[in-house]
Amino acid sequence: MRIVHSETTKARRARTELDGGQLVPPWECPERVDMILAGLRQAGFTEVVAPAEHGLAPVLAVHDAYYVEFLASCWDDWRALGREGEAIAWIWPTRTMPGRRIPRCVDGRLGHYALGADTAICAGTFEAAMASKDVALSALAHVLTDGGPAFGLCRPPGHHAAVDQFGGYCFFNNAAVAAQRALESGLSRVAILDVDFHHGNGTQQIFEARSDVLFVSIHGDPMTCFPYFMGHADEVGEGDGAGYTVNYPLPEGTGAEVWFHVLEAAKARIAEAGCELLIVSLGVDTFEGDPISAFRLAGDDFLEMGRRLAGAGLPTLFLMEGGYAVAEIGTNVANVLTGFEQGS
Ligand SMILES: NCCCNCCCCCS
Ligand SMILES: [Zn+2]
Repeated sequence: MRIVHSETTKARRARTELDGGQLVPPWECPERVDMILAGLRQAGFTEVVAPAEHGLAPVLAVHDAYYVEFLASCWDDWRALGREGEAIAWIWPTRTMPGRRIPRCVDGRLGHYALGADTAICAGTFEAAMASKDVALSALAHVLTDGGPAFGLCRPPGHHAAVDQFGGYCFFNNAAVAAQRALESGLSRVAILDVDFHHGNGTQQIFEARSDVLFVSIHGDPMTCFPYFMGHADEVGEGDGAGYTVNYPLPEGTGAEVWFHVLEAAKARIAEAGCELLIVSLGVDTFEGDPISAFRLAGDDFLEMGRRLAGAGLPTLFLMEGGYAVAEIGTNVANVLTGFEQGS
């Protein structure tokens, strides 16, 4: 199992997140990276390599150029207004507005590009997001050249980032950037299996009209769970992509037995689609102790998750997404990778 990590993923050190009507320390904190590295080391994954720099082209193959430029300039624009706090959206083009133009003011541009108010932009955000997608692309390169499995310790995560939208702690969609690069390298179809507790709305949006990426997600029912407005079972893809989006929304409180039963259905869908690569959006916020999620997987269930994912029998790239029980995140991630090796 090749492990790819960059210390620059910790460059984003946001101080605030709007949560429950208060500004609190962000759940998606840089300490997650250190805890995952410690857990991996403890489990025997001691060979950790740094990524190569892959530049902006792979990002622009997935994301809108104006959006990327917004992410690069937002913090400086915000600070130029003399603002002391971090850049947080507070107004959006709502359902009752045409919203056809992108405002020039940074507040209007934040509202145009932000999914929600949970993700502040601060110094180091763009730099960390660039490092995170480099981690994903270098881990992918290992899988494509060596066939062996790889884990990209991506941070910030990516699966909530759409073509021109950030949020849910995500800025560049690392899994989408990797899938696009894999297709450009000659593969004909890639599966992205999102096992994070939260629906990968960004990944779905990016590929919903395409049949060369099969997007499959198992997640908390959006009727009661973030991102709330996407991730229903009747979202199946559009046009050429019809049938290549598969959502399995599950009720809060779902435990291992049901979750694994659904995983087998997801694997069957992937098998019948003739995919040549499996990218796993690995969020471990399905953990029973996760502070902002509502499934009930135990630590050992992540071993079983890894074993079952190996059973898909595909070249596999794991990319880090969510997981906010910081004390246990390292063990939970290491368990998935250990289980995968056991099942291979
Ligand atoms: N009350 C917690 C705020 C949740 N904010 C969105 C959750 C994003 C999860 C990313 S995997
Ligand atoms: Zn999540």
